[in-house]
Amino acid sequence: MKITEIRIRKMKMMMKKPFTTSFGTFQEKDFLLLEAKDELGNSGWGESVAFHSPWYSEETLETNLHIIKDFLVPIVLGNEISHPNQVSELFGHLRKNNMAKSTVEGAIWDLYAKRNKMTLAEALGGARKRIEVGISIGIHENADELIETVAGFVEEGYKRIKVKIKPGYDVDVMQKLRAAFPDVPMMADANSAYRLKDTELLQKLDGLNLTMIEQPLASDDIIDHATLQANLQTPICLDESIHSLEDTRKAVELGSTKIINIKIGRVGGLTEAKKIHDYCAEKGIPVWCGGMLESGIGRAHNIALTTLPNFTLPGDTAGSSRYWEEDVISPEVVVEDGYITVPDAYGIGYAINKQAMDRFTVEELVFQAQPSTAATGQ
Ligand SMILES: O=C(O)CCC(=O)C1=CC=C[C@@H](O)[C@@H]1C(=O)O
Ligand SMILES: [Mg+2]
Repeated sequence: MKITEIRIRKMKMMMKKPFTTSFGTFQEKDFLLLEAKDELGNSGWGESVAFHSPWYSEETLETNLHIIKDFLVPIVLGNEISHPNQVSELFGHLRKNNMAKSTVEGAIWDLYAKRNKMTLAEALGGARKRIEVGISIGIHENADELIETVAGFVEEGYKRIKVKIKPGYDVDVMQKLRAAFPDVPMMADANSAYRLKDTELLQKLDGLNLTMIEQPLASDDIIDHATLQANLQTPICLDESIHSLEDTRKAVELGSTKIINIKIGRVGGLTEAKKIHDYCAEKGIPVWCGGMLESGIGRAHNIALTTLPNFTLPGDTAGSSRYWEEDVISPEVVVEDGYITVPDAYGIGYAINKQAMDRFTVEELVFQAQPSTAATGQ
């Protein structure tokens, strides 16, 4: 498959409601979408999950745009790629910048699947025809408001409730939430808001039968999480600390984690995500697919990945309507009684809603391969 054209769209979409975590609050989502075309006219789509500012990781929309257009596009544009697994090797000499790499690689995975007349799930080796999904809920003013929000999602049938916590909004809130919903699978995401000195406080969560505490300590830590896990009954799940299969191996061998949140962008793409999935399956470590408030393109990639067998815990891939008045795909992602039916159309399985896509596009950059000399006969 020859990549003949790459189009990068700077997107601006307004979320239905503000989203608050231990880092802060935002409602407008600025992000990149990337379209890769081949010589047969097929189009593959990828999404950059980097936020406008470096609060989740060091990558941002602007750093992604720079790395993609100045380093990654020149590597793939005009070149023959026989399988998407090659892309991470082609990018291997460039350090970090995983979300940028994942944006390009994801589009080429979608392109490959479409060209070979298979779904992205099939291309990845996934067999599930429907996936269980949970919901991630931002920090609320107080426990009562949180309970009201959770009640709505439990009613809709979401299979797991994920709640953000931070110092001052943790034990009391979680105790009240568990009292209101004694049987609902529940977890807390701390987004690195705690330190080892908070061990005693976090131990107070042990009695709440949480499925996990996600990323309690520093976003670049594996060592202290091992010390914390040894003093906590609740399983620790790592998110921000895990950027590769190697990070995963170290965390599992040190006992720093019992569950891994796999985010395609954070680990550099679908090829690495699959390697982490396979390693964790071997080690008996369950994984689930984290979310990054994606548009339908990123959501579609998450759905395909979640069809792999060791994704045994509900992930964060909620329906399009969770965040968006209108999504950039058609049909939109729909959750029915806590399940998403995996699309059976080729590639990511959803068509592009061009009218919405154009409306939310701020700017588009187009890169075309030079006609090969053979083609022009020079
Ligand atoms: O995409 C979703 O619905 C969930 C998003 C979500 O929970 C997160 C996205 C990015 C950073 C955090 O706030 C949190 C996470 O860490 O998983
Ligand atoms: Mg997280």
